[in-house]
Amino acid sequence: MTDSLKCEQIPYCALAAEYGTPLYIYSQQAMTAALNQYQQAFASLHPLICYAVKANGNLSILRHFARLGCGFDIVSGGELERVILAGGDTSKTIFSGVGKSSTEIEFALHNNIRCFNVESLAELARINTIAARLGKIAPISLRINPDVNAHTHPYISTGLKANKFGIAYQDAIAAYQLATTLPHLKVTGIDCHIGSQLTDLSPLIEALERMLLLVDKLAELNIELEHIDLGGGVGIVYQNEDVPDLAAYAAAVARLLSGRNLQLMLEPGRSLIGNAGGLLTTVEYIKQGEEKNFVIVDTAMNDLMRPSLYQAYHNILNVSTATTDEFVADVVGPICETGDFLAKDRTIAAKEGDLLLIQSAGAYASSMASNYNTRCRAAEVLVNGTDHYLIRRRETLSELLANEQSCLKSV
Ligand SMILES: Cc1ncc(COP(=O)(O)O)c(C=O)c1O
Ligand SMILES: N[C@@H](CCCC[NH3+])C(=O)O
Repeated sequence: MTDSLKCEQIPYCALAAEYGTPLYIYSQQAMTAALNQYQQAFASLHPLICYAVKANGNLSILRHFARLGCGFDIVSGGELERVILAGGDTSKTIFSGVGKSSTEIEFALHNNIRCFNVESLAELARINTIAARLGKIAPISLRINPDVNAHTHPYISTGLKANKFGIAYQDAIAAYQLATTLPHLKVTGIDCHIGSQLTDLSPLIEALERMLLLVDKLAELNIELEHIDLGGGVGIVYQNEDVPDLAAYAAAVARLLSGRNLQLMLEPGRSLIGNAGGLLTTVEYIKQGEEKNFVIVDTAMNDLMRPSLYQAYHNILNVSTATTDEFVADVVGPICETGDFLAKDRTIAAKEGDLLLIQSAGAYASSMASNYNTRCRAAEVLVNGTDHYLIRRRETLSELLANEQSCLKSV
């Protein structure tokens, strides 16, 4: 649902008055409910749900998911640091990504993560060497590229052979055979991730079937795996998408895994937090251009990049009480790029000073934000019933500039 935030009675005006805008607002209850849906749908399989930190790595959000029993899917040493600071369990943390640096691998080994999702033979060799130096055995899973079309935006499709991710399907068996010869590795699993914002179940099932063919071939070679990781979660509703039913997904997975001794792992991000968050913004100006109307707001592509980057649709609600007649406009930010838009040709009622809520901005919004145009990062608030908590202060200009200012002397 795009309107998960409505499950809380959110005092938008009061929050805007207290913290200013732009402001990310998250519903704790909506996050819990989204996780419950996974836990209930997959209950019979007792999965390890590893929240994908990249979707939204705010420490308080990570702490909430950690308290609910989640593990974490990380893609950098920075994300591992977040998990640790939030009190997450590193033994439930898996490390994905094609470009893990030696420093990151060492950091992860020191912190005894659950496993590395290894994406190349070169990475296998590097992890083995570092583990040897540290006197450790690194648990590893191989991320296999199943060459399945996830039917999503090309920038977030990851399971095609043209994509940089994973070990090529036809090289998988040889890669496992090699891994078992490396003395500082312990092969524990197999994983794949075919893309994000998936609105169709069939590619997910096809990818699982292809993974299981490999599991069977490996068993014939006496390479027994402990777990299978199916990657990210299902897509969410931004507009009117027909998103997969989790119960149907779980039933198909249960059928395919039945009789096998494989622990299931899942790495959902968007579906746990996307609809639980919104971005509150104030209308600065209404402008009538020669061809178009513009609603100019105080948020921009630096706070929510998805419309500019993927032409993504986000619903926009006017949450101010007195509004005007509707008109058609582009909702744009102050950034000096024509690509800086939050919505195109949207029918909207808005006037200067109104508060607009850009919905479904819990995932890949704050976590992809930048300081472009020297804009300070927005504050974030977590709402729980009648309580709310500031979980990130609005960045100040002096914080934004401090690093470079401290280097000025050296020029
Ligand atoms: C390896 C990996 N795992 C998990 C995710 C999370 O995906 P989603 O947010 O669609 O659940 C991603 C993002 O696409 C990813 O690249
Ligand atoms: N940033 C993307 C999702 C990336 C998924 C990461 N593999 C989005 O907003 O839709």
